[in-house]
Amino acid sequence: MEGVFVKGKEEFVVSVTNKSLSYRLKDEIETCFVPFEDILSVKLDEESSFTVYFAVASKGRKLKKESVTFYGEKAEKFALELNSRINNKNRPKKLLVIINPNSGQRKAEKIYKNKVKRLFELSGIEPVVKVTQAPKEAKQMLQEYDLSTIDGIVTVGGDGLYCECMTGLVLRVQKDAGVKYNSPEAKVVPATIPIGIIPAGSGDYIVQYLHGTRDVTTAALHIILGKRTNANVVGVHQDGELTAYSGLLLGFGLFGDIMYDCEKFRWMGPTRYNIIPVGTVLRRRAFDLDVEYQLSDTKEWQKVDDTMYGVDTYVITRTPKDRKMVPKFGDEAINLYMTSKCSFAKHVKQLAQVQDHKAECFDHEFVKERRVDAYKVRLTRASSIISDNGEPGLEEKYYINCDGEVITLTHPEFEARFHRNVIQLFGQAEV
Ligand SMILES: Nc1ncnc2c1ncn2[C@@H]1O[C@H](COP(=O)(O)OP(=O)(O)OP(=O)(O)O)[C@@H](O)[C@H]1O
Repeated sequence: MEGVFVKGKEEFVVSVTNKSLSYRLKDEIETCFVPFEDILSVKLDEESSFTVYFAVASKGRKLKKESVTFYGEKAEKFALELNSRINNKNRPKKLLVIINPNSGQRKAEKIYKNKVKRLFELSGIEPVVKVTQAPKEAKQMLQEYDLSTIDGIVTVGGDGLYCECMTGLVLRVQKDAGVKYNSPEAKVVPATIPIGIIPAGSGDYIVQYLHGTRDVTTAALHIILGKRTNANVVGVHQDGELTAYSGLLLGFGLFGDIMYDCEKFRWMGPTRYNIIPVGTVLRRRAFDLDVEYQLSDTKEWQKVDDTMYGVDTYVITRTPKDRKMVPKFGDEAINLYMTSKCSFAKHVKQLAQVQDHKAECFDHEFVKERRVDAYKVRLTRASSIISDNGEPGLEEKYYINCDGEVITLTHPEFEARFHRNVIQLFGQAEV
């Protein structure tokens, strides 16, 4: 399909080909291409003209919105044709947008209204917006929500809100499928409804891992364009019950203590993450542990019995590339890191390398690295108690950092199970 249109004051030859819209000045050969997969929408304007809105690559891995308007008799025909071509089945039409007004700098509602809403409207997306009033409300909502009415869930907040919604969705899918999800052996059924993240939190790590930027417009455009990346989850179980699902980081010991201490200083805002961990590291605790893990290649269970500062897993795996640790979505297993007793100086050096994503951050004689499908951690010296309200607990407190949330152990043993490609995220991670 080809036609001559006016853009600005010049005549252009405009073509709709197999995969793109292309246009060139009438007497020239240099051609601009707009692939259908990048087109957000095509609007027919009043005076025989049509405007194509599309996403283009900008600085770094950012995306931005651009538009081009053509005037000509065949405007309606072209607009109709282009609209039929961009009707991609992966693109969401109806989205449940969940906003945490207390995320990060408390600007989530503003960010959605000022930067996302119009882009969604322009692209013909019908959002149903829910602003949460309290923690766990989103998770609860997803247990009852009619999921058949939406093509995706969008979280406007930080990693914590994403993980709460991810947990809610995974749980709901298991309930609907009749999976006995409390059992660590349960085969978790993947969710088919994708999740998109609009960054408005304090860390926003998942978004940055996914899109390479924390830019809100980029995140919104990825959601609209509908491409997907598979992501893994890890289930945490205690005493035959599911405690949580994790989608980012699971850190028992030091990372748990750091998060526990940081939570006490929530009023400080995101700065707390720069200050509080210093004190926690100075008071680092060592734990007597039995760690059993199932190797992902042989499926054989092995055991380590040692005094450790931490047992950690990055659910979004990190792999070395160009001397840095880079995130890898949908990896085939998880890496388990067990940090044994070591000098304070060596430990601090290693933690700084982890913080700076240095490729060598786990290459230390006191860090054991294993590629696993599952692991069990048992505190050999912890004593169980029954609290005043009859709930099980431990005399001393032990914490897991589960995606930035604190889990207080209620039993002296927990088990983590890897579940591959259970979640789809809107966006396209670098491979
Ligand atoms: N209305 C609310 N008020 C208070 N807390 C909420 C509310 N809605 C959700 N939450 C909880 O707040 C926690 C943190 O939220 P979120 O991740 O959005 O922000 P953040 O902690 O500032 O960002 P990040 O996780 O990136 O550091 C989540 O666990 C979420 O469950």
